[in-house]
This record gives sequence, structure tokens and C-alpha cells, in this order.
Amino acid sequence: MLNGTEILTTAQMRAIESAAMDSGAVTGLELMERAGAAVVAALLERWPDPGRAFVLCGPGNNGGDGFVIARLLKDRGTEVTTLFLGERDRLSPDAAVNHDRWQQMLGDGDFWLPDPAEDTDLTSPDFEIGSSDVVIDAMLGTGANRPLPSTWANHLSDAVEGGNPVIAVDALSGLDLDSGRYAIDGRERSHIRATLTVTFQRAKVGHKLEEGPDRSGELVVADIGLEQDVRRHFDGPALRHEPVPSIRLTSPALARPLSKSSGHKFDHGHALILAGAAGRGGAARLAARAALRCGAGLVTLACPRDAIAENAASLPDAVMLRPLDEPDDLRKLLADKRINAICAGPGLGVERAATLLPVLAEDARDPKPVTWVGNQKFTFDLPFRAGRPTVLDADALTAGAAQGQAFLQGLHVNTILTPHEGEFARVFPDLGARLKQKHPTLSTLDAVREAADRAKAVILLKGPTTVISANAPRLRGKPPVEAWINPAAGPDAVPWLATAGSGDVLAGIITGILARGLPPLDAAATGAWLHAAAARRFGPGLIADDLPEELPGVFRDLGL
Ligand SMILES: NC(=O)C1=CN([C@@H]2O[C@H](COP(=O)(O)OP(=O)(O)OC[C@H]3O[C@@H](n4cnc5c(N)ncnc54)[C@H](O)[C@@H]3O)[C@@H](O)[C@H]2O)[C@@H](O)CC1
Ligand SMILES: Nc1ncnc2c1ncn2[C@@H]1O[C@H](COP(=O)(O)OP(=O)(O)O)[C@@H](O)[C@H]1O
Ligand SMILES: [K+]
Repeated sequence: MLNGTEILTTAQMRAIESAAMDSGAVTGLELMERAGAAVVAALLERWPDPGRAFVLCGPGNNGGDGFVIARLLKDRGTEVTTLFLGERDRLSPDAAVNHDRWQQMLGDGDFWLPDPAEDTDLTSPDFEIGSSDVVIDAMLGTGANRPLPSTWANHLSDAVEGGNPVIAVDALSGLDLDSGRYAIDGRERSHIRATLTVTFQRAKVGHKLEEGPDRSGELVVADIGLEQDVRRHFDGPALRHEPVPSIRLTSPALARPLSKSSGHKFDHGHALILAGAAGRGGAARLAARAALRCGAGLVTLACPRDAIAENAASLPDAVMLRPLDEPDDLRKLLADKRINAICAGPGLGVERAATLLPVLAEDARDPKPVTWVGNQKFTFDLPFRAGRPTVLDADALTAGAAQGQAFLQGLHVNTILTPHEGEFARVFPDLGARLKQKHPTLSTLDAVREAADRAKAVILLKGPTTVISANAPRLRGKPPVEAWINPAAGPDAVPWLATAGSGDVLAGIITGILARGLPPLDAAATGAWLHAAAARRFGPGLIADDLPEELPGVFRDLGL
């Protein structure tokens, strides 16, 4: 299996569940029981003896899980209040069975509340969420398809305001498990969040994107016995040469190929960092240091002649300096075919970037490009543009955006664009505008995938959660990775990373890894993971300059 954990879209989860049930290996009722039991187990681990629980049950199978949870908690002596926000006759057969089992169990001390649309006195103290030790949100899960009604949101709001732990079943209700957006009818309530979310078999994309990490609280992924079905979902089609692309979370395992075996310095590649004018070289220097720390055999920084003294004064001796005043100087530098990774953008200056981009595009017409397809290297002509692995960041993206289609046409499968949100919107204005809509119709992941498709390149969109996707040709039979998600939010938060220059370091890290020979999509994912890991290891007080210096510690921790 490839590095990283696959996470699932809601459609994939539904397909996996149906396939499991169709195979006869498990029934929906069994799955619901396992799901409910998994939530109760995770709950009791954290709150060992809840005297009172309040369970909010929605109109679908998420609500069905809620009825199982109510029954299991009552079985162990917890006093349970349920609020059912649906209609018995519209429940699925499995949820209806659990509804009825729960109803039959009710006795003194349990309060059965029908739909509040009917005449229920919700002001009675017996119904108050505030007197519960735990509140279980089983209103909506993977089937949520519109904003959460504000009356339903009020229950969550009461719980959070009352300081009661909220345990979300599969998802905090209102969270879209594909986009990670949170939508409530009426006014937005940013304080609503789960203390714990228990999801089933695999995390869903929406737990990791946008608001997902913050809204979900601690995320527990409970095994409900569908692991073989998950594998079958991905590996079965691969055996038939119809691989299903996966969406994966970055993990430390990605960095494993960076382990340095002994070898000539060129075995570890030669990275070229294009720098800007005197007085503006800090960003490129950060990138150069980061590339060096990632083990690039050689790092050359190319800058205007009059900036050489300044760069020499503040760079390690290991970084070579070369003059680059005119576009033709870049052509000459690129005649050295040992240069196998390029970084253009940090501190480059938009005008200078505009004159150098065409040279990089020209270079990609090399008749014998090195091309990565999956993990295999090709050095012959392929029916798509390929060229030297190149990171385009910052000023190169701004300059590129101004060049429009010509810029996109100059890209190739070994190009990695590393925009933040603003730069992304400059390069892909329509996608940027759609992401900014009040109710966006596409997720960040969709936007990045679409951008990668148009650019025929790797796109890494920076933010608290970084999303990476590639449009690279695939080898038949190899399960492709479609996207990587590097979460640095919620429980994985590394807020110190939001510091000036940290993006320049990321560009340098990725360039260094490219020089080491990793394929572009892997290099981008590995770089995003290392970048956050370095920040996490350093902790508060971080400035961008600390990041490259922290990398050796990260590598040591990994035993590389
Ligand atoms: N399918 C399965 O085999 C399993 C499903 N499980 C549970 O089932 C859930 C999925 O069940 P469903 O597909 O029934 O979906 P949900 O229970 O998430 O919601 C679907 C229902 O909610 C309504 N609805 C959607 N959005 C709404 C909104 N904003 N306001 C009010 N009503 C809204 C829909 O009309 C439908 O009636 C999972 O999240 C998980 O908790 C688990 O029991 C494990 C097994
Ligand atoms: N709140 C945050 N939590 C974690 N990482 C963040 C956060 N905000 C930004 N980042 C990361 O910090 C880096 C900032 O890069 P960028 O926007 O290019 O800034 P700069 O131009 O200052 O270098 C990116 O790698 C991004 O993923
Ligand atoms: K829920």
C-alpha cells in the first residue's frame, strides 16, 4: 500500500457500505449496531460514568445510530433522554427497528420527546440539555444535504453554551462531509463544535477540509468491520486496470525515501533557486536553506550581479552563487543538465519573474525530458509536456497570472504551483471566485483538482489545511493518488506556521525534495508534511528562519 491513509468521500462510503451489504457479509442492522457501540465505547473511554445523556436523533440512519446509543447507554445504567427530530414512518427499515427497540425500553426516568414540531413543551426542566453529562448529536451524518435547521442548531448551541461535551456521531450536524463547510439556516454560530466526533471506518474528506477539523473536535475513526470492503473498493478496480484514485492524508511515512544512502553529491541532485534584486533576497535565501536542509546535493542561487555580495554574506558557504541579470543568463545556467530542480518565485520580483517564465517554458521543450509517471522515471518523449521539476511560487504565480493562457501552456507535468488562496484566485480567477461565493458550489478539493486538470501540473493550495492534486498521466493498474490533504488545523493545528516567509521555506523544501528525485506529487505532499512537522517541533515563537534549521531534528526523529 502507498503511504498515507485513504480518506473517503460520502459517495465512496455509501458505495463501500452497500457493497458490504450486497455481498451478504453484513446487514445494515449489524452495521448500525456496530456504529452505535463504537460511539458508546469511545464516549465511555473519555467520560466513564455519565449519569445523564441527551441523544438528539435525526430523521435518517444517523438517527438510527442515535437510538442504538440510547439503548446501549441505558443498558449500562445511564439515564437517557432522546429527542427525535423525524417521523417514525419515514425511517429506513434499520433505523425503524432501532427506534422501536428504544421505544419499548423506555421506563421511568427516560423522556421520550417527539418531534418538536408537534406540541412538546421544550421549556420543561426535564428536557433541558443543560442537565446532561453528555450530549450525543445523531441528527445528521453523511446524508446531510442542506443547511441545518436553526431550531436543530439551537440544541447544539445550548449544549456548547452549557459546557456539556458534544459527541458527534459521524459528523457534527451541519458539517458537509465532502466540503468541510458548516451551514446552518439563519445566523452562523461559530461557537458550535463537537468535543468528540466518532466516524466509521475512515475519516471523510469533510472532516479534514476547511471548517471540518475545528468543528469536529477530537476525531476517532472506529473500525466497524468494513476494512476489507474499503480495500476491495480501491484494489478490485485496480486489478481490472480501472484504478479508483484515492484521496490521502499526509503522514510521516512519506519522508522515508529521503533517507540518505551514501553517494556522489549529484546523486542527491542540484537545485537552482532564482532570486531577485538586492535588498529583496530574503525569501529566496530561505528557500535555498530549506532545499539544502532537505539534502539536495548542491544548491545554486542565481541573482542579479549586484545582489551577490549581499547573498554571499548571509547564506551558508554550501550554497553556490551565480549571476543572473538577463533571461539569456538563465538559458546558460539551464544548459547544465545536472540541475534537476528549479524554484522560481520567492523574492523574485514580479517583473523579473515575467521575463524568466518564458525561458522556463522553453526549457520544458527539451526533447528528452525526465518524466515521472507514478513512481517510474521516463527519459523519452511522451505525448504530453514534461520538463525539469520546477516549483512556481509567489511572484512567479503573480507574473504568470498576468500572462494568462500563455503561462498555463508553458507548464508541464513536473511543474508544481504552490499558491495561497489569493494567488490561486489570480491564476484561476473563475475557480477563486467560486470559492469565495457565500454558498460555494465547489469544495477546495474540487477546485484544486480542476486547477490541476487545466494546468496539467501539480497544484498545492496553501492554508491551514493544504490540498494537493496532480494531473499526471497514470500507469495502468497502479492505484493512483488523486489528492493529498495535509491538515494543520483543529487538533493538528500549527498556527505558528502563519508567519512571514513560511511559504518561501515550503517552496524550498519541495525544491530540495525534487532534487533528491522524488516524483512531483510525492515531493509536494512530503514537503507540506515536513513543513508542518518542523513548525510543530519548534512550537510557539517560530519565525520562518527557524524552519529549515528544525528539519534535521525532524529527520532524526524519523530515524532517517
Ligand atoms: N448506511 C449504512 O450502512 C450505515 C450508516 N450509518 C449511519 O447512517 C448515516 C447516514 O444515514 P443516511 O444516509 O440516512 O443519512 P443521514 O441520517 O445523515 O440523513 C438523512 C436524512 O436527513 C434528511 N436531511 C438531510 N439534510 C437535512 C437537513 N439539513 N435538515 C433536515 N433534514 C435533513 C434527509 O432528508 C434524510 O431523511 C451515517 O452518517 C452513519 O451515521 C451507520 O449506521 C453505519 C452503517
Ligand atoms: N493557520 C495556519 N495554520 C497552519 N499553517 C498555516 C496557517 N496559515 C498559513 N499556513 C501555512 O503557512 C504557509 C504560508 O505561506 P504563504 O501564504 O506563502 O506566506 P508567506 O508569503 O508569508 O511565506 C503555508 O505553507 C500555509 O500552508
Ligand atoms: K451527527
